Amino acid sequence: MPSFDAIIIGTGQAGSPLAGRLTEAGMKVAIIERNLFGGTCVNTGCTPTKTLVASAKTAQMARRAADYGVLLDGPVKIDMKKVKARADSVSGASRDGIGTWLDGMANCTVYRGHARFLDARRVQVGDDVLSADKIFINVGGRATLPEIPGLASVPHLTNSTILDLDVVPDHLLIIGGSYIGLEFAQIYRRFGAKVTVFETGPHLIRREDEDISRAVAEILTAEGIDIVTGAANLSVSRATNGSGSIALSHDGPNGLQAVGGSHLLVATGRRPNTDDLDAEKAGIALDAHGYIIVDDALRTNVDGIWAMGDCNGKGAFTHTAYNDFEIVAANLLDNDPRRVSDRIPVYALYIDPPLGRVGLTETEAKKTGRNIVVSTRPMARVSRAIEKGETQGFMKIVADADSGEILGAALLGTGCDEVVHSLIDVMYAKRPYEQVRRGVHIHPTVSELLPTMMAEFHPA
Ligand SMILES: Cc1cc2nc3c(=O)[nH]c(=O)nc-3n(C[C@H](O)[C@H](O)[C@H](O)COP(=O)(O)OP(=O)(O)OC[C@H]3O[C@@H](n4cnc5c(N)ncnc54)[C@H](O)[C@@H]3O)c2cc1C
Ligand SMILES: NC(=O)c1ccc[n+]([C@@H]2O[C@H](COP(=O)([O-])OP(=O)(O)OC[C@H]3O[C@@H](n4cnc5c(N)ncnc54)[C@H](O)[C@@H]3O)[C@@H](O)[C@H]2O)c1
Repeated sequence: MPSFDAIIIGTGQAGSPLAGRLTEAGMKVAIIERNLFGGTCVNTGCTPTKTLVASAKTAQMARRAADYGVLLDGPVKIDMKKVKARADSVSGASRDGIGTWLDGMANCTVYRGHARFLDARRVQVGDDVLSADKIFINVGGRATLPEIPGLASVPHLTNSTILDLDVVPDHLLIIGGSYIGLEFAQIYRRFGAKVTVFETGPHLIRREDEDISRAVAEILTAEGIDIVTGAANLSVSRATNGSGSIALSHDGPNGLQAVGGSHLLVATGRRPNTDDLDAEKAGIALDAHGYIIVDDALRTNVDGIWAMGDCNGKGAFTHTAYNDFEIVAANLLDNDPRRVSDRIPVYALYIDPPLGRVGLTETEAKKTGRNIVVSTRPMARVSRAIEKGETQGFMKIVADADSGEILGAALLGTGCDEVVHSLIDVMYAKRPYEQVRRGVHIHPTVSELLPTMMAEFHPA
């Protein structure tokens, strides 16, 4: 039985860098991957989708070229095979880089196959049984399929299989109006598809404030995307006209409604890959949704076993998975007691223009009972946005009037996935907003309006 100092299950955003740190520290490591090196982000998540977002943005700017005095001959056409090849190539380069790194890593043995626990110190992969005193779980998650009548008998796509498309759908129906649904909605609309989004919640991206959700809906609607919120009792079937297309029915404000489409994307959330890990044989506790229960340093209830990334339910982003690696490495190797609770929630929604988010929403901030002030500014009043011809969206910052602490921000506008980092850094530095208000920012940038917004706080 091959014996190691550490076994890592999964080569996602935490597992591979941890293999690097552990082997550098002199440990003998086994890392196990059942599918593609790099996991979700590299193969079916961030990397391919943001590459598609770039193609879609290019198409949109080409359509708007005449607004900028740039004349192109004829209508914009999409070469979907080329679009796909570009996404595959960017994704493939990243995957190959990780594979080459791991395969060449001294003191690291790569096992390809599905890992299952035999007990708290032994893991089976294929015919091999590996043992170690330390086991790190980084198994990620996959798309959930909701209980929608007819779904099993109708062809449908997930965030993974939609990446295989090398044609533009005539009409893409999307179930779920959050990150995955909205990013793909705009991508495919910009490629020329008709797109309809169905969301059960009362508004899109339901974790956000309603004004942000409304502004996102306005941006998407202006591009011709149909959005149905409050869609209840969804069911799907093959259209009866023999076209091979899909009929989606739902209860709307005006009773039962049906919409026909050529393709269906299901984007209703993700679940952890813990159902086929035999975690119970090691005594590892899971919560009711299958997430591995961990403490603030990412230790499971079983001594010597940690869980990092999407599978622990503490984050659902590449940067949170990578931060999990940093926390585990810092505690194990650096005598540095980093904690998950040190982390401020940050993320972006990559529609165009993007939504950059940090900390609390306004609604959440109000619920804390603190003395809240808020400042908003439409992008139409940001010089750089006007110069770029990209004035959709608005920025909102929420702070504590008494302590001066910045509590959160939702910046929806051109470049805002980057702009939000000015605030993230100040929040990590635990400095009051006055610090930003006094800082001189570069003109003309979107960021230069942050000090102005700080000077315009008013009670929420
Ligand atoms: C469409 C989409 C777009 C996204 N866009 C963004 C974005 O823009 N920004 C962002 O921050 N996040 C984004 N995310 C989320 C991000 O991709 C994930 O949060 C991140 O990849 C999670 O990483 P992880 O390390 O937890 O697991 P993963 O990257 O999922 O890796 C887990 C690995 O474990 C392997 N594995 C699972 N079970 C076993 C087993 N039993 N044995 C062996 N191997 C196993 C899997 O094959 C996989 O390779 C996106 C996700 C999706 C789906
Ligand atoms: N930009 C990014 O960072 C990014 C991009 C894509 C995905 N992700 C990650 O992927 C995860 C999953 O994203 P997601 O958008 O699939 O899930 P989500 O959990 O964010 O949203 C799912 C949406 O589907 C809706 N829904 C659920 N069941 C439904 C039904 N039967 N009919 C209609 N609507 C229904 C929910 O109300 C919700 O709005 C996210 O948590 C995120 O961490 C991140």
